[in-house]
Amino acid sequence: MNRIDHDLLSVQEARILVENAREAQKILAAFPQEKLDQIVGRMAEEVYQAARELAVLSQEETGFGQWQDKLVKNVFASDFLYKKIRDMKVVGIIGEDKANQTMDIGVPVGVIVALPPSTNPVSTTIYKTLIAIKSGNAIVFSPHPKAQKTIGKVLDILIRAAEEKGLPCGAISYLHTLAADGTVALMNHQDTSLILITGVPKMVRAAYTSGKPTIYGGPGNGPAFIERSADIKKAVADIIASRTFDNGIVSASEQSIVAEDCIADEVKQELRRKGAYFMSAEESDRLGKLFFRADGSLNPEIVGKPAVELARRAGIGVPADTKVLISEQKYVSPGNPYAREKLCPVLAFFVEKDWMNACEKCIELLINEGRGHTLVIHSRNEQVIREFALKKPVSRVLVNTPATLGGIGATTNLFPAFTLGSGAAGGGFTSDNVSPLNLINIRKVGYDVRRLEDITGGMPAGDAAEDSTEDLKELLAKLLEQFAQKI
Ligand SMILES: CC(=O)SCCNC(=O)CCNC(=O)[C@H](O)C(C)(C)COP(=O)(O)OP(=O)(O)OC[C@H]1O[C@@H](n2cnc3c(N)ncnc32)[C@H](O)[C@@H]1OP(=O)(O)O
Repeated sequence: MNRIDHDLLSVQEARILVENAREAQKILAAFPQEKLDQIVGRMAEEVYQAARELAVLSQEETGFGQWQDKLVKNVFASDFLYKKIRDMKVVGIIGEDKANQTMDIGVPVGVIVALPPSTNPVSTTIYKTLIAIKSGNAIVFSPHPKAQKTIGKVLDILIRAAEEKGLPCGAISYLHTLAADGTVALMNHQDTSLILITGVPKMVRAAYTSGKPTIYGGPGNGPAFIERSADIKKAVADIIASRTFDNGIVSASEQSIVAEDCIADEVKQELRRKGAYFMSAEESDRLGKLFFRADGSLNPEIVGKPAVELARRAGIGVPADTKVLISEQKYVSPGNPYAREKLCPVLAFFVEKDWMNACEKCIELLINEGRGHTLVIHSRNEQVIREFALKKPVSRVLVNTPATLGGIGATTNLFPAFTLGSGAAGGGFTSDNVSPLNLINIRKVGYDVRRLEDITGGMPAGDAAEDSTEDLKELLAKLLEQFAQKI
């Protein structure tokens, strides 16, 4: 098949998928929460069973990350997520305030178009499907081309499990003839209600151009601030565990460390002890050249690769047990590769005089990239933590925790999510860890509780308006008379 025929077929398939999804969603919209929950529970169980196999397949197909960490993410996106959402009321009457006589009704948005990234193809696909069905929506996926086989396999498992429990056919589906034109056709279709996109920077523009509400999990660039009162050993252990998790491909992960001057040497010593390699300026330059392509986009060749492999590619000799590569930096600028998100186990290291200067450095980093995403502070001073949290342009401030795991809600009580909103600061409309509640509209019901007189303080509003018009007419007539007498 030639390219044009392939693209046309993709567009045709997209139209059929959305039409089928629309019909299926009409049936789904009438399902009570309990029935949706049974379907979600069944899906979670089935993918949980396949979590290991899918983790291995994902690493093999994409070459990103480590299957062992992907297994953790897959368990988190299935078993852990299901347990977290199973008691949530999302559709039907979800809230009632008897005293104020109002009621909230959760209404599914309709048909969701979802794009998972190549970096987290399994966990993001499971997560998006579970939250979409939990909230009574149909969902049509456009798999990432670099993870097409893996995403197809995950979805086949989910679809089979869900349909066994009564999910209408077409409520979960995916584009088999994959092309950009087909993906755009999914987004532009009149029956598509919302686009849920994670990663895939090149498709974000198409999503916004479609004019559909778009929830986007975009780039992070979160610094980790180590304040003088921090438990340095724990802070360093957290940062290393986080930065090496799945070889650094989760967007919430730390991209830099900002340490206060008075503890900087101790932090460096601990980092070295835990397997960090501090590069020389010349080595930093060499590695820095590998991070981005000529158009400024991230080079997929370095994404999700272990530190030793990155060092080898840059011709840097490092001990075999090196876990992260660190570059000491002073300034933040768009041209500095160490001041941007890299999705691999590399960190910039900044030293600042005090916590206020560190605060400024963190803001500079976030304005450079990752505005609205995530940042982490290691401190035992509650006052500093609170002041720090008040001033940062982020949607998540994580405290004394590994950012990768804290941001997605594994080591914190944030909602377990693989789409992390960056809010208005990041050009999106939600700052949430996206949950089923982001995939519904809330119909507000209000009963009659007061009369207009209760607001106007007993003044008869209608008559008063007429009276004042009469008064005005009378006043005007008098003024005109006076004016006529003068001339
Ligand atoms: C919780 C989380 O951590 S999730 C967020 C994870 N973070 C990210 O994914 C970071 C952002 N991602 C990236 O920067 C890139 O995707 C990388 C660096 C990881 C990989 O880069 P690449 O391999 O070049 O893949 P990229 O995602 O840009 O897509 C490659 C091509 O596939 C296309 N493509 C991607 N998804 C689709 C789709 N669903 N349908 C059709 N085409 C698609 C892209 O448009 C691009 O097209 P092009 O080659 O014509 O330019």
